[in-house]
Amino acid sequence: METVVDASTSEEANGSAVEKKPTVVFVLGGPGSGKGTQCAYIVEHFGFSHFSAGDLLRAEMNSGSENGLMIRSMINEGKIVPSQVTVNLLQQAMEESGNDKFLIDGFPRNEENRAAFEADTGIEPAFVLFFDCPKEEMERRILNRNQGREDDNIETARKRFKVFLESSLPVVEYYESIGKLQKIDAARAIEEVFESVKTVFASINEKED
Ligand SMILES: Nc1ncnc2c1ncn2[C@@H]1O[C@H](COP(=O)(O)OP(=O)(O)O)[C@@H](O)[C@H]1O
Ligand SMILES: Nc1ccn([C@H]2C[C@H](O)[C@@H](COP(=O)(O)OP(=O)(O)O)O2)c(=O)n1
Ligand SMILES: [Mg+2]
Repeated sequence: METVVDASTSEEANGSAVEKKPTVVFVLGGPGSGKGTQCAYIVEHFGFSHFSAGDLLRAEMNSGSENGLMIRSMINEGKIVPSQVTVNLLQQAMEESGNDKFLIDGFPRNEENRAAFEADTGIEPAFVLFFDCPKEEMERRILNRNQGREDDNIETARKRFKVFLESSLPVVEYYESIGKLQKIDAARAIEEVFESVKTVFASINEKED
């Protein structure tokens, strides 16, 4: 009789160890939709490590690395940095964390980001959270953010909204088309949004049990 081997078990039939792939959740939404805010709550409640692609790029930009000037000029123009730079930073952060559950925030922001991550890591997301928020509300939040970000000005924000519509929404639509999208109404109070987020993560945990 044939035995069914679960791909997630730690040994293959010949006894060699098989590494279990990490669990990745992509967190998408327009600039200012509340991705970073909600990720901090998810980390507290569900034991994920949180990596914001934008935060990693800003750290790289300030580190004096050879890519620094290029990253700064792209971010200040609201453009998306070439995928290889961002995917390398994400991979390094994941490897150094020692965790196997990751929230990847603000990534993939375009089709090139999505394909590069999949090609380099072989990982597909378990699901994708999408924070849906009207542009006017995102604009208000960005202009009140007060984190000293050079790109949080009205001119760059408008460029970022345009890039979001043209390049990032198609990725959101792709994940919707393959049934992996968890869309959340982000135009509510932080606690209310998190109630919806909790429901999504709780139902995923149930499926795994
Ligand atoms: N639901 C919310 N209602 C009002 N303000 C919010 C909400 N979520 C986040 N904010 C605020 O809006 C700004 C942008 O949130 P942030 O989490 O940085 O968004 P993102 O990472 O998507 O750009 C921050 O100043 C944050 O405190
Ligand atoms: N995958 C990514 C993520 C961010 N970036 C760059 C371009 C974005 O406008 C900036 C800021 O991204 P970040 O996610 O920090 O911004 P928000 O939190 O959505 O306001 O970083 C990128 O080039 N590629
Ligand atoms: Mg953010």
